[in-house]
Amino acid sequence: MESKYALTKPPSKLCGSYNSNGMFPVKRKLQNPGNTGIEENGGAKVTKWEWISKNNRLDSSTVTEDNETQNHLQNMQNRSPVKLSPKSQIEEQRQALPVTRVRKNLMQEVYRSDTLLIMGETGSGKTTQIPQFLLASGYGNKGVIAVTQPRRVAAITVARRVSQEQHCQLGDVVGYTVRFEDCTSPKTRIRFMTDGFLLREALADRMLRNYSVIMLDEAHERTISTDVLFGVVKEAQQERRLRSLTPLKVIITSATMDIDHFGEYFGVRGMYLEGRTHPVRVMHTVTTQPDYLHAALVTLFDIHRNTPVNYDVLIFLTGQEEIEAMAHQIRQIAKSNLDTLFGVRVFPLYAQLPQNKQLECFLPAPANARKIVLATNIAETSVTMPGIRCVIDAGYVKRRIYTPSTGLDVLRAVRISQAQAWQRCGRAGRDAPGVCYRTYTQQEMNAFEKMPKPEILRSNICSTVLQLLALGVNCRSFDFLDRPSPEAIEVAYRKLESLGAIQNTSNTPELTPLGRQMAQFPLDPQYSKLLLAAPQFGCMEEMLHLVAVLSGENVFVTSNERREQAALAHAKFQSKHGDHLTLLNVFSAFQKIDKVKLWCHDNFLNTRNLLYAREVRKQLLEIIERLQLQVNSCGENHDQVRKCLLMGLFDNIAELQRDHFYLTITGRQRAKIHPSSVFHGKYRPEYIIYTEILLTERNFLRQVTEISPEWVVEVVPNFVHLSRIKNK
Ligand SMILES: Nc1ncnc2c1ncn2[C@@H]1O[C@H](COP(=O)(O)OP(=O)(O)OP(=O)(O)O)[C@@H](O)[C@H]1O
Repeated sequence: MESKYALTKPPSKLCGSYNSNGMFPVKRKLQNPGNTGIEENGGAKVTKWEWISKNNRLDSSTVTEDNETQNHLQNMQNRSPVKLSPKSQIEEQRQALPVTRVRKNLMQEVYRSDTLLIMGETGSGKTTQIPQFLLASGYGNKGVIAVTQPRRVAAITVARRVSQEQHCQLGDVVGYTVRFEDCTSPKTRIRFMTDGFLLREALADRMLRNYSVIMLDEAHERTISTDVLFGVVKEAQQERRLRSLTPLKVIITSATMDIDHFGEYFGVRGMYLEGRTHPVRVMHTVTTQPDYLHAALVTLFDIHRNTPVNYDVLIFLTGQEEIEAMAHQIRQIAKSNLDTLFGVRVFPLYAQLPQNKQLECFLPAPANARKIVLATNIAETSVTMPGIRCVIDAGYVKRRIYTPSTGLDVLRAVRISQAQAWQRCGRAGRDAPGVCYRTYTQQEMNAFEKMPKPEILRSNICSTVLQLLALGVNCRSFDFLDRPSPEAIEVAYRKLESLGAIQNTSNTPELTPLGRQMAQFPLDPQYSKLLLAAPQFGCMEEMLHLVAVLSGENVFVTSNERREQAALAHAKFQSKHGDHLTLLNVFSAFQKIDKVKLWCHDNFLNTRNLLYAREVRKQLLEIIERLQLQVNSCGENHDQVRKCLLMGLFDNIAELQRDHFYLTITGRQRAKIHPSSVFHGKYRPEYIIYTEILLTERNFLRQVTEISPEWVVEVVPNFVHLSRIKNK
């Protein structure tokens, strides 16, 4: 495949050259239009489909008669199965990447300009190759080459791949750093990291002198951290120029960014890199699917029956519940569906999953089973999962949307953007030709928004405002690519003021000494406040334990088969005052154990997540010692811990109503206690404090603790909604 290098405007379409040439084969049920697709009795059956052409003509052609699709599938079958890469094979793959063919021109451009915007198709080699070109051209001698990713999984897996390509140990020349995990050494020259980590680095050094090049990858994702980094690196470049320091090269990359918008902001032209490694055929349904989960499932089993075992499948869904339910369904159907020659291995992939579990789907599947990955949008950008040839895109994503007027984050399943649809499609065709099945029509896709709305315009920006203030930047005047609304900025300032982090909000907001300390922690300001308040309640040891556990994933293991044993094991740790003290009991016990694996197994606890919490605790303790805070303990007097919780989470108080619902004091939301709570189905305290409110179809308060209303008066007398509690 030819690739060309050109300074050009972006293509009018978001992404161009997929091999679809106007024919969009679509799937229709072949028989029994009333069939639900899967029959449960007597072994599950999967409905057959026929291919029909774009004009929605219902002809009688079946899969075998659609020549184009058949040829494509034939080509796919003719390719040898994907193998693990030995040295020479990796080298061959690298040479074949579109970006490698324009290496010389690209490096000339890097040499000539301080800022580059590069748009290249998914899988063209931007993330893995450009950092290595920079290294080979000597940029690693003047500082470290930083590459940011919006997500941990991407940072870790890409670093692994690049270290393999460099034939070095991970953490040697190539390493990664994500929150609470650093796999680098003094030898590291290419450092993959989350955007959040680089932003924290800027707190220590606004000019980012440690780095010679900063590549902000997946710019189209527009996470808050990447958005703030755009302004931070721009300023660092100017400062370094003014002081005649080593220039900072900035490279912004994506397959689907709005290059005009970025070009205007950075004052440079964009570069479009054409060509992709393998073709991906794109298919839409002809008609709107009333149930995207059902459509995805039927498509999956159609693939399972009609393609060889090494065609692994990646399905994009919205969240943990949906993924776990579908994983269960797939396993059940596969078990009873014995007419296929091979089995399935299902791998869930979502943010709340422990990291080792997340990484399992990156391993090749066993020879006699098809790998099926069920993922949220965390697999949408940057990642390459070996073996994935088919992508099924259900077209939805769960998005956190913040309403400044209520101060609440709402998690909602919404349609993806067109850019996301193309990114999802790009997860196929990475090591062989692929197919992307979209369970929505072309017309539906045309109505999707082009780009996702930047996170900074739809999220709580409290943490960001604090970090910017710590950088000496007033949000009201910061050079944002897209400026958050004045209302959102004011809400964040007010919240920080109520936490005691800033003063003088109406004129020029200033960080208080407490706020300066809060900004040192890689935590939400509410949690930093808990740690900073702990010495006055004599409970720093306990709060450190608790914040460490709250920073990680769920530590409890539930078991469908051994539900009662698990509940019995967990009961040992239960506190009658609620979930926070229960978590504290678990972690305190864990800290005293040597043989952690066995102990966790016996107690139905997640070893990995507890070890992670231990690591987090260690790092938080380092910051606490640096700040010279007193590390005291309240022993068994856990009321002190509960009181201290109010110092950071005072906006998360809820009051029991007559109908057994709770009403949140600040946001006036009705909700129930989450089923995972120790209070669920038992005692209902009159007042509680919660970690999080989940606003979905049914509202839930997660991790709750009983509090006394008098404590609120005592601990946070300035709480603006105090009257709602006092008047009771
Ligand atoms: N972990 C991996 N295992 C096998 N091959 C890989 C791996 N990572 C990358 N590759 C190969 O390198 C190619 C380029 O990947 P890279 O991530 O650099 O592309 P990209 O242009 O950054 O894509 P995207 O825009 O999707 O992030 C892939 O298409 C794949 O062939």
